Amino acid sequence: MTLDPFYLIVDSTSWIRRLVPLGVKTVQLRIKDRALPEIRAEIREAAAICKAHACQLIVNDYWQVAIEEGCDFIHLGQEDLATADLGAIREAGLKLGLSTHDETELAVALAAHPDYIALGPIYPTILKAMPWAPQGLERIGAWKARIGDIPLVAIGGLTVERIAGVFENGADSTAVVTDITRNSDPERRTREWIAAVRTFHREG
Ligand SMILES: Cc1ncc(COP(=O)(O)OP(=O)(O)O)c(N)n1
Ligand SMILES: Cc1nc(C(=O)O)sc1CCOP(=O)(O)O
Ligand SMILES: [Mg+2]
Repeated sequence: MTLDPFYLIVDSTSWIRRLVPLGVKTVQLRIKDRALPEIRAEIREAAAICKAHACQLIVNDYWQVAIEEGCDFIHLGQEDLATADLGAIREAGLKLGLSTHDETELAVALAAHPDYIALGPIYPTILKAMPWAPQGLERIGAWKARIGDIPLVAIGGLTVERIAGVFENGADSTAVVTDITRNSDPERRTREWIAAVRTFHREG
């Protein structure tokens, strides 16, 4: 499985149970502040659901659990990367996505030979406090020129209405949290995302 141009991020497996059957093909499980046994159980169930629906599961942060549970894709931020065992991750055959927010982080990410690079926040995000100003659309083109064939994921404040500009500036995939999870009708919004992304990636 590969990275889909629509990249959903959720904070629990219950979201995966609800939304993946609608046709989501790439989903990140981004759990924060839960006990490890609970996180393991969530990852295990998420992996089973994703397998049944031919959806690529990407596990955020918990790379050891991802290895132990037989997952095949993780996402790490720069702080995660600093303490992760890249050798063990590669040895286990996991693909790796990395966050970047500035030139220094991009250099660090490129040195790790990731399977995709994420750039954010493109727009202001309400999900978490971030020290970086919004990157804006032009930065997407600059990042794509630097990373070449490595897929570029845009993240931060994305909505259905904003994805045209994001793809037109060179992103390969668009990651989203709150435009879906805080929508009054997350199922309907997920279908709108899938339809909208298809207009830019008709093969998808
Ligand atoms: C696709 C994608 N891009 C960026 C992030 C952020 O990762 P990180 O900086 O490690 O922050 P947390 O998500 O762990 O709070 C991401 N998760 N996914
Ligand atoms: C988790 C995360 N990481 C970001 C980064 O820039 O690295 S922006 C972000 C939040 C994305 O959520 P929403 O789609 O609700 O803005
Ligand atoms: Mg992280």
